[in-house]
Amino acid sequence: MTLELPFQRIPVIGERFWTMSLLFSMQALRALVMCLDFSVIKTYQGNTEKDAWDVRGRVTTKGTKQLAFRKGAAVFIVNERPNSPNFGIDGTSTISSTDSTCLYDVLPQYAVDTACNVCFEVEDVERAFRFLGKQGCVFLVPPTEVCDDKGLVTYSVVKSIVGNVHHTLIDKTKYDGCFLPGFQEVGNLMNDGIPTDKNTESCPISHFDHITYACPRLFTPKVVSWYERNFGFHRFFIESNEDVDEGYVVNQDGIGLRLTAMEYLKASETGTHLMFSDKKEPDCKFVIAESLPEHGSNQIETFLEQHRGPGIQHVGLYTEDIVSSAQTMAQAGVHFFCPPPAYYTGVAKQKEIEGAGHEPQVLSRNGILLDTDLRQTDLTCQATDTQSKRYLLQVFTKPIFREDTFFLELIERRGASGFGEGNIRALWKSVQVYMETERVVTQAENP
Ligand SMILES: O=C(O)C(=O)Cc1ccc(O)cc1
Ligand SMILES: [Fe+2]
Repeated sequence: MTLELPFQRIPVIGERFWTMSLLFSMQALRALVMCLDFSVIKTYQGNTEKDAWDVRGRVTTKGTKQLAFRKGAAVFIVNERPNSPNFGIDGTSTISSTDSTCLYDVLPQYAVDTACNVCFEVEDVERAFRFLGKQGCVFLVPPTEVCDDKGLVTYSVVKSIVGNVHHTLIDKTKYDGCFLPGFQEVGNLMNDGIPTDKNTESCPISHFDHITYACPRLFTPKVVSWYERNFGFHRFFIESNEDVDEGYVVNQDGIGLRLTAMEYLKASETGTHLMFSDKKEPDCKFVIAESLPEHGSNQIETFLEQHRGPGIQHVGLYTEDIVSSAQTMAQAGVHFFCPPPAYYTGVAKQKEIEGAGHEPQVLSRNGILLDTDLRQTDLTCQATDTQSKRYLLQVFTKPIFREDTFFLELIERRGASGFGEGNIRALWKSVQVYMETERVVTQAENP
């Protein structure tokens, strides 16, 4: 059976984008801006420099604000959260909670700060709408056109089956302006303490590497099949001997995690598989995380509780230089998870880090994890020592919202396309330690 692929491309680095729409408060907005070291572009050059923007904003007819931040090809759209006091660029906005003119998205009514939209660029919004409609998908916004003197954008919003996550499907090939209609240069956005003129080279994030969902137990197969049937995603194995049905299970040392990964291969239609290519192909990857039973309180269950349902747990941002990016973010006040102290002191890990050309002390100071990916799935080449050494470096921020929900990850891939088991364990343990500490502090504050 051939599956109709209604999408020309999902994320394509450089010229196309894959956006996230986040809904949150001013406090969390500050956290995001600090985290990612956005700079505000003060002059809008129009067509000639249509990519020359980092922060853009618009105000809907009812006064709701939307801000768009870009780092490389990664675009975050921040929607003002209704009924949130003191929110707004200037902190004085009066907010309508029922604003249906929130373009490129719906304005989600959600109880807590949340990242709830992943936008896919599609070839033909109308065709995608018809195809997905026949597949039984529920649309929140039917195909809708918006335009200004720079052209026309068509978009539509479809619900996913993962909690409050929805997908904006967008075609902006007929649009020549900067970002999207209605978005303007944002003036003194960060006029109270957040620097506006940063050297962005110090935080060279180029695109979204993956998005991880936190889901309830046994929900994963439904999610995978939904994305396979509707969006043409394919399973990929985090580990070569991973069980198709079980996924990648980490079930020891108090860790009880099931991970299942899928991707949309930009080149899948032509059969070109770019696995282990050193080119930074921005294939869209989703990871679904669920916890195993009998593991007590853990980060996935905490997410589900505090977020009030499944959703986006974290976003992996690809960086060319993880050390520089992490240092820049730390200087801006971002808090990262620290792996257990023993992580860097083992002789084997030290050798592994040095073998990859890094200094253990530097990685340790910045909480950066390193894993070697030993998979050899490219059957056309023999595994030699150098070919088999593919590295993955990762560092995770603490949750950026008030609740212990959404966080960001920096990832630098040196040929490794999957996720390192050592890193997954270290992340799990550091989050557990953080949650335990938080619980003790909270209990001490509210006995
Ligand atoms: O390693 C990664 O970046 C992942 O995305 C896998 C993952 C997902 C969820 C967890 O709670 C821990 C690890
Ligand atoms: Fe991740």
